[in-house]
Amino acid sequence: MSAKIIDGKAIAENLRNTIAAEVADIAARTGAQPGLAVVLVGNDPASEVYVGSKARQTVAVGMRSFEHRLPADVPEAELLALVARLNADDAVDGILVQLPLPAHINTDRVIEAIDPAKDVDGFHPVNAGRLLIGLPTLVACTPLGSLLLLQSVHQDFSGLSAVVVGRSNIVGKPVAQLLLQHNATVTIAHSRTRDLPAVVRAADIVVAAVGRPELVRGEWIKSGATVIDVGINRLPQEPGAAKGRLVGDVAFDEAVKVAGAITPVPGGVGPMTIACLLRNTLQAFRARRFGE
Ligand SMILES: Nc1nc(=O)c2c([nH]1)NC[C@@H]1CN(c3ccc(C(=O)N[C@@H](CCC(=O)O)C(=O)O)cc3)C=[N+]21
Repeated sequence: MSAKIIDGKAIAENLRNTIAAEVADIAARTGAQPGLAVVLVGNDPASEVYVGSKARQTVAVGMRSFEHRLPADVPEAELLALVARLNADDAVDGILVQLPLPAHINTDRVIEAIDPAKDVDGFHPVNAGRLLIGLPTLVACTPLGSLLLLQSVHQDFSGLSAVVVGRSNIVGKPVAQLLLQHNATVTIAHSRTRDLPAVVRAADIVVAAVGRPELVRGEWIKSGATVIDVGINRLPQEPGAAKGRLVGDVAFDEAVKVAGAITPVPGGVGPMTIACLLRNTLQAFRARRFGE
């Protein structure tokens, strides 16, 4: 048996179409338009690509896109001043500061400077805390996208055990909170976990978010389990190839033979991350402008 492939690209497109219809409806009724500001510091080529597709998709759903590019050596105070201006700008509903930031900038300080009501990344401590407590909030995009993909397979997670491999603030921890909120029995595994294969083998739901290419092997997967692969790792270039191959944190060719359902890389969680960014921008816009 081969697993069902969870088509993140198609599910993301559906979500974007729903968002576009709602944005058009609001524009027709009120004349208002959501706006998303993306801040990119430096010119890392991968970041340039992500920021470019974010801007394109923002405009495609009918929102305004504001791009701010700052040099890699910009003083932290200047970045904080830009964030303050975006906080005060009524046309801006969402603010995303692309990570990672250069080493001379204190990332926590920048995230904490963003108005939590505009924090469409869901990284601000207020929003992370609200998620923990179960209050309505802006939820980080990759965890939210992972949840929506899981919900395309499982109505409810009651009685299911979930293992999250990875404990980052941007994916592992928030995705574990979302799973818990939806009644899964959740284990968070990480680099210090003893016998990781055995821990993963016990899980009905596996979320791999460690950033280690193909760490999770097919043999680790329980037969019929649902596997969400958050990793996007570029392998070293093969001779003659233009680019290295993109692989996830799961050995897909092995896992697809054992799992019940699995996300591919690319075309899985990645497209959902951007769609959820637009969803969060619409949510922030509604809350700010209509108190919804
Ligand atoms: N403040 C902040 N928020 C982020 O959400 C954020 C960030 N910083 N820094 C960088 C990471 C990375 N990220 C991705 C978004 C979409 C794809 C995506 O759409 N990937 C496609 C294409 C992959 C490719 O071909 O390169 C796929 O997986 O199918 C990937 C990665 C958001 N990030």
